[in-house]
Parts: sequence; structure tokens; C-alpha cells
Amino acid sequence: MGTITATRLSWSVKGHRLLDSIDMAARDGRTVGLLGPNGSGKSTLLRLLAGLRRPDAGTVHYDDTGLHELHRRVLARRLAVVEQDVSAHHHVTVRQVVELGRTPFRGRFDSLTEHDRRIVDAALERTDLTGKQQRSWSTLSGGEKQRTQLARALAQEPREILLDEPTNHLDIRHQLELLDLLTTLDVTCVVALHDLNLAARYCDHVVVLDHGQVAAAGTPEAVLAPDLIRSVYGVDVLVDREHTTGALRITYLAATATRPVRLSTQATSTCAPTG
Ligand SMILES: Nc1ncnc2c1ncn2[C@@H]1O[C@H](COP(=O)(O)OP(=O)(O)OP(=O)(O)O)[C@@H](O)[C@H]1O
Repeated sequence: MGTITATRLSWSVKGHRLLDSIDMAARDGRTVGLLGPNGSGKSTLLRLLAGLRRPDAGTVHYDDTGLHELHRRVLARRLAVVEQDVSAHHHVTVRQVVELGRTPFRGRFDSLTEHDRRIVDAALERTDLTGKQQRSWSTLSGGEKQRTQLARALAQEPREILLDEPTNHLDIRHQLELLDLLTTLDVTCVVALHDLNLAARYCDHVVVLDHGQVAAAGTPEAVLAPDLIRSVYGVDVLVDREHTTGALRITYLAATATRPVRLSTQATSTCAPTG
């Protein structure tokens, strides 16, 4: 389990600032939820955290080491990334996709060891894919593809994992199983989510993005308040606790009559980094 820290991270395209001075941290096995409306910058931030894009300004650290000082192979051994809608694998089976998770641990021409095979078996089992391991990737449903990507990530035995809307396409049972699994693994996790109730239930901390800025950050209880949700999402909600479990519950009432406005920089500057 490691710590991922982003400090004053910014990224622009053609003069448009898409991420603006983001501070956040995910520490020691915690699950941090990235929330925010469509286009608020969640996927972009995950790509910067993964080193798939270079920031214009600011830094990303894995523990005490700057991301770009980490050798690619070292990073590949510790960090797993589950992106949205991966369509790259065509003529391969589910098992072969999951075996890719062992690539950073093998020499170029080495075959899988018994140890690798056991890890792959366990990853298939944990994602409910054992019975589908010989299926061709191209024949899978959206949810099965999503679970295969998660299994590949698990086969990496990562210290940190970044996931972009991993519950997309999943039925309710698999959504709950995926998040149960993520939160019980000894892995530091940053996960972009749209479902605020799932975020409230599974995340230790949430970071809410709005127009590329941090609108709020902290525990779900502290952050997911009606005013914040109205100003960021433009939706009126009721927030209470479910009486049998005591879990935070967000009930969506209605979209507000006016579209949400960009939060002031003053609101942003009041947000402390999380961890
Ligand atoms: N390479 C790019 N060139 C131009 N604009 C981009 C690029 N990448 C992202 N954007 C824009 O940046 C904004 C943030 O996109 P991003 O995909 O990070 O949002 P998101 O919060 O993940 O959205 P969603 O919830 O819809 O997945 C969007 O307006 C998007 O169109």
C-alpha cells in the first residue's frame, strides 16, 4: 500500500485549463472517490496520476518519489489502471487479458510460472470470471469486459489502483461486489464514480471536481451536503441516514431550475487536501 499525492496539478489543452491546481492525496490503503459532473475532469486527473499525461504544472508523487523519476517498469509493478471502455483486445481470451497483469513481472520471453498462474486463477475467481476464462474478449458484455479489466489489474498485485467509473455497465450485485472487493484489498485506491450513494458507502474520502477545480474534499459525511450537490451538479437532494444501517443516503429530488454555476475560487481554496 502506498500513497499517491497530487500537488497543485494543472493541465491545459490549446489554452483551455482543464485541471486547475488540484491538491489531493490517497494514503495507505484508503479508497478515495473522485466525483463531479460529466466533463469536470475526473478522467483527466486519473490520467495525470497514472503518468499517461504530463502536467503543465504541479507534481504527482508515489510515496516520496516523483512520478517521472519512477522507472516505467517499477511503476508498472506497483500501479494498476482500469480505464473506461477499453476496446483494445480483440482476438484474445479473458484469461489472456488477465495474464497481461503479470507482464511487468516477467522477462520478455519468459512464460508464466506456476506462481503467476495461481495469481491469475485467484483474480478470475475474485471477479466471478472463472467460468468465462476461455471466452473471446470480443464476445463479452460490457460488464464482463469491465470485470476482466479489474481481474487484469488484480493480477498485477498492485500497491495502488486507479479506476475510471468501474461500476459502469455492472449490474447491482457486481457493483457492490466490485466495491466490496476494492475496499477490502490492501491497495490504495482512487476511483471515479458517478453514484453518490456508492461513494458515500465505500469511500473513505471524496474529492469533488467542478470545471477542473476541487470544489470540496473530505469525508463523504462532510462533503456530500445538499448545498454542495446543488451547486456542483444542479440537483436538489435530501441527505439523511438510512434507518437500519445508518448509512448516508442521498435522495435525488429534482434538477434545479437553473444550471449550476462555476464555484468561486474562494470555495476551492477552502478545501484541504485529503488522505
Ligand atoms: N485531449 C483533450 N482535448 C480537448 N479537450 C479535452 C481533452 N481531454 C479532455 N478534454 C475535455 O476536458 C474536460 C474534462 O474531461 P474528462 O474526461 O476528464 O471529464 P470527466 O469528469 O471524466 O467526465 P465524464 O464524467 O463525462 O467521464 C471535458 O470537457 C473534455 O471534453
